[in-house]
Amino acid sequence: MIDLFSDSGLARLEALSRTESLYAFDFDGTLAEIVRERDRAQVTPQVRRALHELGRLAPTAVVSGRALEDLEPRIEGAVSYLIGNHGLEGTQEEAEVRNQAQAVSRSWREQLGGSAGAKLHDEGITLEDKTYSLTLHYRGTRNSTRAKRKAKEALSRLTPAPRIILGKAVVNAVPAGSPHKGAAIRSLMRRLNVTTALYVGDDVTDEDVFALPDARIVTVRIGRKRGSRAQFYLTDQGQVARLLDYLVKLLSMRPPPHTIGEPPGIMTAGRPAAR
Ligand SMILES: O=P(O)(O)OC[C@H]1O[C@H](O[C@H]2O[C@H](CO)[C@@H](O)[C@H](O)[C@H]2O)[C@H](O)[C@@H](O)[C@@H]1O
Repeated sequence: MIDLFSDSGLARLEALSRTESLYAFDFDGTLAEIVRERDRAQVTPQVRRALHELGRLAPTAVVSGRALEDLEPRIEGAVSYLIGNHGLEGTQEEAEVRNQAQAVSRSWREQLGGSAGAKLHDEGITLEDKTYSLTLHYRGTRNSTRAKRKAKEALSRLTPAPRIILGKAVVNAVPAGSPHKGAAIRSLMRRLNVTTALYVGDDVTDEDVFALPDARIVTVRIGRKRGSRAQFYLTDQGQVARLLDYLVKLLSMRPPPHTIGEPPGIMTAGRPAAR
């Protein structure tokens, strides 16, 4: 992985800015700092402002594991495109796919009631019902290793068998075969008719984008991690505000739309200072 604020990283962003590109960001751990109580996750005023500015300059999306109805009020209209439930909501997928996911999720919810639910509760594990998928949270439990194991065991007993995606103090159950974040990004790129994309994320669910065999997408992980398929990294979540500001400056320097895509030699300006 390469530091995004290195010369080669900045050159990549600059090249991106000369194309018709989508700018997409994960929410928790990327736009918003990870917090113990999920309802309290929010973007800072600086991030909201920069995101809004970016959204005026280029197609911009937030792609989250959260349900759309939970995500929307946290973004406050700063971007035009929102994708929720790990790629299941907000795309132009067939309604049938979502209806099936909803039915499967409802059945899982029932299976996690009764004694199974009581056991999870005793472990301090909480259930987030996202209509089309479920998430078990174990942040703040007394013994997180044990709680994680119990959460995984509970989800692996569900029928039909879910796709289990681990995350930051969470274990997610997503209907097997449903569209993931990678599929959602590609679908949005087709819909917007863009040739390239930037995607920034921090967690296991974002690896579905990082691992795409698609050279058009520049992938960035929050935090350098061995084994991640992302090409670039930012050292921590605090760097996201800096990245957004940088992108706004870069895109503001672009020549008028009719010259986008022409050779870089005709561009009027170079690269803004990355501070
Ligand atoms: O794809 P994302 O936008 O990153 O969503 C991933 C999950 O985010 C939320 O959980 C995470 O954030 C919480 C608040 O900071 C934190 O308490 C939790 O431990 C994290 O895993 C959300 O609640 C999940 O539904 C998302 O799947």
